[in-house]
Amino acid sequence: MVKICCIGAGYVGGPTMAVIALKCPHIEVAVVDISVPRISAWNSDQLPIYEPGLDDVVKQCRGKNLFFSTDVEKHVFEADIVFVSVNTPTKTRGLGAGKAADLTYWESAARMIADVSKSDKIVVEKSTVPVKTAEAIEKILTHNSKGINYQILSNPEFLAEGTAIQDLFHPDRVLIGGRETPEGFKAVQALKDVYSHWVPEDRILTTNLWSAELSKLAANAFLAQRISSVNAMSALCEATGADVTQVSYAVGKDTRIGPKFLNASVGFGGSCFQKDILNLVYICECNGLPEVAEYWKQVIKINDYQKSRFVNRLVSSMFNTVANKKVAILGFAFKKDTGDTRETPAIDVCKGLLGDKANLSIYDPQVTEDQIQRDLTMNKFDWDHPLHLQPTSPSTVKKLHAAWDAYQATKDAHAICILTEWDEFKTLDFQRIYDNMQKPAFVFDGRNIVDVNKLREIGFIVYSIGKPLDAWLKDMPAVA
Ligand SMILES: NC(=O)c1ccc[n+]([C@@H]2O[C@H](COP(=O)([O-])OP(=O)(O)OC[C@H]3O[C@@H](n4cnc5c(N)ncnc54)[C@H](O)[C@@H]3O)[C@@H](O)[C@H]2O)c1
Ligand SMILES: O=c1ccn([C@@H]2O[C@H](COP(=O)(O)OP(=O)(O)O[C@H]3O[C@H](CO)[C@@H](O)[C@H](O)[C@H]3O)[C@@H](O)[C@H]2O)c(=O)[nH]1
Repeated sequence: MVKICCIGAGYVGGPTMAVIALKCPHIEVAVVDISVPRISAWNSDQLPIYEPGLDDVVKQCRGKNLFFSTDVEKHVFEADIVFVSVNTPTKTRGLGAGKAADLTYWESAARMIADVSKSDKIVVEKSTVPVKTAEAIEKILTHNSKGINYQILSNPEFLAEGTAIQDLFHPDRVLIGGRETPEGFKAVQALKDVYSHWVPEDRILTTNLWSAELSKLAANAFLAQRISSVNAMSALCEATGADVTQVSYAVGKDTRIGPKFLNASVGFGGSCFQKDILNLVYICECNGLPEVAEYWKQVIKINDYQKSRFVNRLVSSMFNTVANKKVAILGFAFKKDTGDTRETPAIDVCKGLLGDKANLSIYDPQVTEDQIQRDLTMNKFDWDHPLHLQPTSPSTVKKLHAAWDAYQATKDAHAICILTEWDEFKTLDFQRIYDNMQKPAFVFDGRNIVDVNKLREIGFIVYSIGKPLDAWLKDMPAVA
């Protein structure tokens, strides 16, 4: 029986391995992690991450051919194929701080593989890593190889959170990069054999190592660039009276451009886009390509601009102060159908409002108050380290509380900010909400999910990203 071990039981390691176990009942899959609470949660009824359909997949295989364990060394020792899906945070200190990927966890995983292995192994990069990481990993492994043959493959993951299981069941493509040697081709074929149990042959792409590594960074940069492009347009729409939804629909009808990923928003979040673009920028700089680095940096600059523009719009509309006003925040996760808050735009928006002394009442169906407190008190990039290594702040934010539903959050509030596009926010009883709010009552929709005309009829003053401005907002000073 082929044995697979995956180091890192996170958002990627957990779901990808669960799907491999489901689709390949003859393969034994062990997912290992240094975090004891994480592994305990994977072995319980309350999985550590919320992802539609995941429970079902895990329940079907756990204890049969899918195992979660903290015994990292034992499972690596036994495995034929070792996936590495550990954190690759942005460096906060030293060379490349604020941009380069911190490969500490990757390197320690590689050293551990070298220490415990007694048989040949295929080592698969699942984490997103800088181009040429495979070369460094290869050096670590072969330097201590004791006659063991290691083949390194790059197999970046393209799943998006909230749709991870569907993305894994029906991927647009699976990408496998390997050495162009007979041993390299053999290793690529071995991994192809795993995926071909459910992925059509023409969707499994094979490339050299460096193309696979770079394709992952490039794909995220292209995706994020689309959002920054439409968000840049949203600012121009507000200034001119155009409607960004109509503009993006018209633009997306061009089959060369396509309709997906053109929703204007308060900004993109998530653990990947910013980190991976910073990483790309750093690689460009290191390769003497400052113009290319500048080009991609702009994607992040526009994203930061969009978040601060939203806060400025809110504060300036409310007589230039939100001090001691209750502002209801609906949604804290970085997108719907996940409890993940990594780099969520809600962090910057809430920090901006707290900076102006607002009282925040936050409701998100999947995010706890404890998590919100951690996010609002943690230093930038600290979130991307294993849980038990994250520094905890001794302070808490006093001017916020978490509400149990949208109605409690909005009661007596002066304004509502919609920051995540949860479906339940689309069907709220806005008349009831309006009746229980301070007047004038404001709605700032950072996801364009409310029916602007209906809310204006109720009496709300409504701002919706990139939509023609409310007469009230037009009279307020311009914001930047
Ligand atoms: N989250 C996504 O949607 C997504 C999608 C594609 C790629 N990626 C990439 O995949 C990688 C993992 O991302 P994630 O979201 O799953 O991160 P995560 O933080 O959810 O999981 C990483 C896990 O690795 C564990 N770990 C770290 N060092 C370890 C070690 N030496 N031994 C054993 N376990 C160790 C941590 O405890 C943690 O549980 C990153 O490189 C990320 O950029 C993420
Ligand atoms: O039209 C859009 C689409 C997305 N977003 C925002 O962009 C962010 C990222 O969304 P999405 O890409 O759907 O989720 P992620 O889980 O971050 O997935 C991205 O990052 C992963 C990690 O690398 C990749 O594997 C995926 O392919 C890539 O889509 C979220 O804040 C979304 O709200 C928009 O504002 N407008």
